[in-house]
Amino acid sequence: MTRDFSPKERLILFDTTLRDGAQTAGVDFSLADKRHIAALLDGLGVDYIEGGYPGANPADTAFFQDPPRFGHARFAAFGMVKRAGRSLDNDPGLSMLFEAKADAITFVAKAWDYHVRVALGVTLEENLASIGESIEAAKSRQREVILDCEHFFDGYKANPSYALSVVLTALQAGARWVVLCDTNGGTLPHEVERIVAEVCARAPGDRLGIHAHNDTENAVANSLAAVRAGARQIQGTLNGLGERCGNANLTSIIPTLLLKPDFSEKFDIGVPMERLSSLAKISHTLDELLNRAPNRQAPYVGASAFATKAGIHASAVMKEPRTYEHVAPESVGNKRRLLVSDQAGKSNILAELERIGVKLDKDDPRLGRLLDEVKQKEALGYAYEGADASFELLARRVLGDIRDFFEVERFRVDVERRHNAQGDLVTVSEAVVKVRIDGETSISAAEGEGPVNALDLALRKDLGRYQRFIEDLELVDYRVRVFQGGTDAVTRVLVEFRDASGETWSTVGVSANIIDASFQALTDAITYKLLKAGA
Ligand SMILES: CC(=O)SCCNC(=O)CCNC(=O)[C@H](O)C(C)(C)COP(=O)(O)OP(=O)(O)OC[C@H]1O[C@@H](n2cnc3c(N)ncnc32)[C@H](O)[C@@H]1OP(=O)(O)O
Ligand SMILES: CC(=O)C(=O)O
Repeated sequence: MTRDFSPKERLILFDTTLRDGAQTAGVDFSLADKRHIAALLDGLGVDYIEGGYPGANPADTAFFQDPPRFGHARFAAFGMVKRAGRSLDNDPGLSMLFEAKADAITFVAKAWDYHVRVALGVTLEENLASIGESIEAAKSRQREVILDCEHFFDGYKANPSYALSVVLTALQAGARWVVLCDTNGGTLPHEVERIVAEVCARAPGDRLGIHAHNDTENAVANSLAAVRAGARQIQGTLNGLGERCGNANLTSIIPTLLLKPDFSEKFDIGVPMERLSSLAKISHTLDELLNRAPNRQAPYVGASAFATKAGIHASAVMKEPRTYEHVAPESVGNKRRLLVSDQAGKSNILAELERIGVKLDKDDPRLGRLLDEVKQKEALGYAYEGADASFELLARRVLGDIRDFFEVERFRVDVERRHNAQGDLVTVSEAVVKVRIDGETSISAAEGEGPVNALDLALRKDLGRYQRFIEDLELVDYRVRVFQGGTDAVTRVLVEFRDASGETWSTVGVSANIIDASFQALTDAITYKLLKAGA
């Protein structure tokens, strides 16, 4: 076998999370968010960070008045080229860009003749003149220039010579990079590869970039196709944020470039291998800042990216993880999970038991009993893959490894709508719980925001000698799912608790009655805490 020892080429990563990502429906970055995310990106090692659009809104303008200091990245400001029919000095948008404290200016310009006529209403020549003049003006102000050719691929398909003339005009005017944008996101990988190769025959690939939108879910594939064809800059965003269906997801592209030999043997990128393990954390931090639930199925960084549910898969993963993992989860800061569910086999159960410190042989008859119990409960609606603590309690009960700390003899929950002392109409929930501990009974009552809250408060009010172990319990999540529909609907309740140590655990309850399902989940959560505390 021959090995290629030629030096690697440098591939440039341009992040537009703070600009195109800000065009995501439901996303609204504050100035503090922008500073936080920019610091994460710089720490990761991307080459350019596009901070926003100065003049578009106060946060973006302020960001460029007091720019962040980066260790590695260059800071780019985005805006339109000069409007046709105006002088350079009489274009407020351009003035804002020139005033912005940025290393680079990313101009956006139309590369599709149809757009020039319809959206701008100017001639093709006027558009080229605006592009050339704007770039020269920015260069004369010592700015590096990037030209984003909006609609390049649609434009190239409709009128290749005009689309190319936009690219060549920009290069001649001194743009460092000309970025071919699939603005409407409808171009497919084989088209991108062909068109970029054709452009590379007329312009140097190390001055060409790709900016792909994800409307056919091909933005990552299109970016890689463009690199294969010769482009040497990739634009993208963290978690694939961006207009409509988003942009090329750098959270997927970066590990692909570092871990897949077809790319890693040919290219160097600014992200060092040792920082790759911070990727999952960065992705989740962004979600946290935006108050968005992380995408569990996100490649590389999602909670399910290395989660194995099927028994056949789990059995092989336990023998050798590579059997079902295309890369090691730790390389991107993620972790392997073998889930317990109705798709599980003994291997899944063994792995989960090992996680909680219980060692069993695969031929131990209790293992088969536990698997049967899991499958029967799941058939009733229980879901253990999201309820680690309930699984542990079930397992320990089947293994005869746990005692009942308390017994709830009965509970009652009332919901009453009535006028309060001020005459306002209010809905009041009250719960009463009778608990037996070591032969002694106690009765507790509590009012709550709703019936489940009242039940939770009453249940945790007086657990006798166990009370001190549950003082630091905090309910952090409560989720209800109703399934089967109709009058025989079954309710599944999942609750998540946390204690002062920061540990969280989840439990599940299932019943036709939502209060009963909640009660099961709550009692499991308290029992788990007592078990954990060694009560
Ligand atoms: C493909 C992309 O993602 S491009 C990025 C788009 N991002 C944004 O638009 C976010 C920030 N935008 C904004 O805050 C505002 O749109 C502003 C401040 C830029 C402009 O606001 P307004 O002056 O009110 O204009 P409006 O948004 O209604 O329309 C855009 C104008 O820019 C013109 N324009 C669009 N692209 C270009 C271009 N490349 N070169 C010159 N002019 C352009 C349009 O023709 C239109 O002008 P018109 O109404 O006279 O025809
Ligand atoms: C520039 C840009 O965001 C686009 O063309 O999609």
